[in-house]
Amino acid sequence: MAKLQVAIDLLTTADALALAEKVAPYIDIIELGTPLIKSEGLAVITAMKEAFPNKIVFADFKTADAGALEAEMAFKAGADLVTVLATTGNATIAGAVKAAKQYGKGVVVDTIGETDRVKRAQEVTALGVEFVELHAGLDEQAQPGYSIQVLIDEAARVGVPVSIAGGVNINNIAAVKQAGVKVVVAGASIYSSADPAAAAKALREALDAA
Ligand SMILES: O=C(CO)[C@H](O)[C@H](O)COP(=O)(O)O
Repeated sequence: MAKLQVAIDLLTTADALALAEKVAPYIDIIELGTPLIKSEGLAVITAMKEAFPNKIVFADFKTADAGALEAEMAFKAGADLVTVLATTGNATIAGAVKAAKQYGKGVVVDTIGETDRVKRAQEVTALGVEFVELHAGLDEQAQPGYSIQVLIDEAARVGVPVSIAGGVNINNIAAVKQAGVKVVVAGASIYSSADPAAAAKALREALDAA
């Protein structure tokens, strides 16, 4: 069964907690977005884990160096998963994985900016990461002609555990799941909705039905 991850790209702890409260019944993983963590610091991770101890808390650090140190910071604050960039060196990813093993937590590699997401996903999986995020970031999504189909096609052939992030919504979530992903990530389609709880519920139902 694929997991549903809400990406919270809001800027305050209060707003993030309020959103999480609305959508918690429908989601498995709560992602604290990079701008949120930069805005609020590690305290937002601790606050979210304390409020939702039974959810998987995902700290989107997008670490590029000092993998062990940054992963340890996230895990000590309460994160269950932390992201490291695929574009960084294997030593950084391996350092984060070492820290994850010490804390009984996990590392997710984010392929944002990576030219060959499939090849790199296969390489980093061998380093012991939890899964790899096939990701088109917000700026890439804003480019003319962007389609999530490119990520769906990659997921279908990658052969290692992946998530997809990059504009998941109610119209494409079934195709995303059918590509065989482990986790489906939805940000704007939930937090920008007039009714985030209804949006999350609809995504959950579509995911479970697909
Ligand atoms: O990590 C991110 C941006 O760097 C986003 O959280 C991720 O892209 C998911 O959000 P959306 O569904 O709005 O694309």
